[in-house]
Amino acid sequence: MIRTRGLTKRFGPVTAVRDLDLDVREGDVYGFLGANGSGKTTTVRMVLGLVLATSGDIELLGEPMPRSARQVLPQVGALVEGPAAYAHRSGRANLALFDAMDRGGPRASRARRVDDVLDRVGLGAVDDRPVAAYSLGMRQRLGLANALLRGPRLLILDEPTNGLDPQGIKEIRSLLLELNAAGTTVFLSSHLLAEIEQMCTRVGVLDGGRMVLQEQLDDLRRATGRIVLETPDVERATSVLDGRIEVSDGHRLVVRGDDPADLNATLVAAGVRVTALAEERRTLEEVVLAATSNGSDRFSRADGPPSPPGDAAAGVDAPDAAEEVR
Ligand SMILES: Nc1ncnc2c1ncn2[C@@H]1O[C@H](COP(=O)(O)OP(=O)(O)OP(=O)(O)O)[C@@H](O)[C@H]1O
Repeated sequence: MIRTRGLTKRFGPVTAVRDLDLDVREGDVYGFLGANGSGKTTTVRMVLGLVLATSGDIELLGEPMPRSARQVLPQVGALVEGPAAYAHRSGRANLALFDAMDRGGPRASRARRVDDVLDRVGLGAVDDRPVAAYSLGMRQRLGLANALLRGPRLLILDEPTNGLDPQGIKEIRSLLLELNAAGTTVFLSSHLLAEIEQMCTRVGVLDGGRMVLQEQLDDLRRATGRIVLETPDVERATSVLDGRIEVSDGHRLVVRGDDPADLNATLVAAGVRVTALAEERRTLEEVVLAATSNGSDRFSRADGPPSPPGDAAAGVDAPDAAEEVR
């Protein structure tokens, strides 16, 4: 649905995106993850033909961009930073205008289309106050409603949950998953690891304009071939599992093996009490930190100040870095 090859964008001395090979497949909920300033918005803008690439190729729905923009963009719903709207008009009036401008469908069914997308994004009960009086979260929802007007095959959303409260984030997440289940491919950028981890099937990680990782989320989180076990009988367990223990930390042991049931049976047969036992899996946080820790970009705590732009290396502040990549 989106494919780029060697995509590069330079703004004077700044290389915002370098040699990017993006591969978003039909049916994906693709999470494009990166710190502030890592090049997400620039990539989205190039894909949508809003800014010209310095070099490289872009295919959107199988067609070259920006050459095929007129043909392809009607099948794509997009929400890019700071969705535009006429501030003195209501959300409903804005959507009716956008629908008319984009030839969203027959005029007779316009009001129904607009009401339908307002309902979908949770703005169904909104009154006729002007958009100027909307909260940031309401504007974000309105932008999403606009992206949904044409019933797109592909949704491209730059930080779609920006400005939303936790309940709003949950609602938008369910809406996107619902749309995806009904056949819409979803591409969203975010700097929130948890957001990507909770809803995406595939993830691409951008670090200083480069893609450092692009994989199915399930593959990233596959079992490591080790089992984590907790037991009060550490000595006895150690003698039973002679040579298989890789880490021993108090009552917690990490054991080589990929069959927890078999390990449990062995231990129980030897009279070892087991309080917890599970396959070890890496979290997205661990994978992302490993992929970017030697890179040039910044990770910081969720509640810390944003790091300055530029190529300065910054410390990795695990485990809080799990929450947010700035
Ligand atoms: N129009 C522009 N002129 C000059 N530099 C730009 C321009 N747009 C982006 N940049 C630079 O390109 C780099 C990537 O910016 P971009 O906005 O794409 O990152 P981002 O990952 O979307 O960040 P954020 O999460 O803050 O939106 C940054 O260093 C930014 O300062």
